[in-house]
Order: sequence, then structure tokens, then C-alpha cells
Amino acid sequence: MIRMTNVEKTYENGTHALNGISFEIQDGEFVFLVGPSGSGKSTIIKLLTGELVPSRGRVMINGFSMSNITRRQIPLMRRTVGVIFQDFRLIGNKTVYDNLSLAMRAVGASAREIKSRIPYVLGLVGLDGKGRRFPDELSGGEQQRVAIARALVNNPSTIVADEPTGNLDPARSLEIMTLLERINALGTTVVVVTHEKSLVNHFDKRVIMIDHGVVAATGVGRYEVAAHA
Ligand SMILES: Nc1ncnc2c1ncn2[C@@H]1O[C@H](COP(=O)(O)OP(=O)(O)OP(=O)(O)O)[C@@H](O)[C@H]1O
Repeated sequence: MIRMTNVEKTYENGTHALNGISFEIQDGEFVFLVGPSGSGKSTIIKLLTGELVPSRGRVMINGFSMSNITRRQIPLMRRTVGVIFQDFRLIGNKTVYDNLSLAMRAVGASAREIKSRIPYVLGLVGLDGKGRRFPDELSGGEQQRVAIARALVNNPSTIVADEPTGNLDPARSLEIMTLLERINALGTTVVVVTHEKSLVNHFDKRVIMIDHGVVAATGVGRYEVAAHA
């Protein structure tokens, strides 16, 4: 479960990115995080992945309290959260297979686990047989599928995605969001930051609308409805 309680985040230059934000996301939910540019969405994602710590308030994710997590707990927490970015962030001089195996080795997986898990995950994201390709031998949509596979490879309970379709055309975007929906149906909690109203409106999911670093509205369904709820 994800729970933010009265979270404030002030960057070193004095920017107040979050101004007392509170929300909960239950295990197994699929939630869209929307809001204007600069409203604080990426800051929220970075708090959820442990890249940032809150200035005030409490961030709980999958049983870990991010305000007072110990150094030893951080890798354990990170294993529970898979992250996907707009720009894919694959390692260009490594094959698809090696991008995934690196992520598994980083958390101490055995050679046997790696060998059995990677083909399964590549199948799940629709990239059977593409393990030997390099990222630049794949389309943008395929590269994002590799990034999703990498986010899933250590079997996290939660996936957070920051504008995962920002670099893709509408058809590819719909495919990627449908894939995330399928992954959610298999039991993974999914949190997606997006600007794309048409995508939000296509999927009947809970929407949390952020504005000026607070929750402006929350509701199921259409972007506009949530914005004015
Ligand atoms: N590293 C940083 N240092 C200082 N200020 C920052 C930093 N990162 C973000 N900000 C500021 O914090 C506020 C929230 O930024 P954030 O990136 O969370 O917004 P966002 O909703 O994700 O925006 P976008 O939709 O444009 O990606 C903005 O005013 C931004 O300029």
C-alpha cells in the first residue's frame, strides 16, 4: 500500500514542490496521477522510489516508511517498486537480455533464476525472441516494453511510471497502457503519471489530480470529471 500523509517537499533552491499532500493507493489498484506541468507529479514519483526524501510528513510504501528508512532497508524497499520513465533509460551497448539480467544481478538473483525469469518476462511484454537485440534495433514502443520488462523482472508489488507514453505515438501509447493494465490485472499495483487526457479517459481507473503540490481532486473515470469533482 502507498500512503502519503501531509507530505511537503521543498527543493534546495527553496521551491515548494509539494505543500501537504495526502492520498492512499491500495494494493492492486491502477491509478493515474494527473495535473498541470510543475504541479508536483514527478516529485511524488521520486518520493515513492526513494530518490527523494520528504521535507515533512510521511511517505509509506509497501510497509516501508520513507521518512525514517534505514540504509539497509533501502535495497529491500526498492525491490518492491519497479520504475518506468518516459525516455526508457535502457543501456544502449547491452542487449535486451543483458539489460534485464543486470537488473536481476543488482539484487543478487542467481544464474538459474535469471535464466528462467527473463524469457517469462519477455513473453509477458510481447517481446519473445528479442532478447539478443540491442535497444537501437527496436522501435520506441518495443524499447518501452523492454523498460517495462526490466521494471517487472524482480517481481515488484508496485510499478510506478512517469509519463511512460510521452515519447510514443497514440497507437503505441494505447498498447503500452493496455500492457500496464494487464500487468495490473495479474496483481501488481500500478501508478502512472500522464498528461494524455485521451488515455485517461479510455481507461476507467481512479484519477488523482495534483495542482500546486496538493491533491486537487480524486475520482474514478474521466479526467475532466476528476478535475472538477
Ligand atoms: N531538482 C529540483 N530542484 C528545484 N526545483 C525542482 C526540482 N525538480 C522539480 N522542481 C520544481 O518543483 C515543482 C514540481 O516539479 P515536478 O517535476 O514534480 O512537476 P511535474 O508535475 O512532474 O511537472 P511536469 O508535468 O512538467 O513534468 C516545479 O516548480 C519544479 O520547477
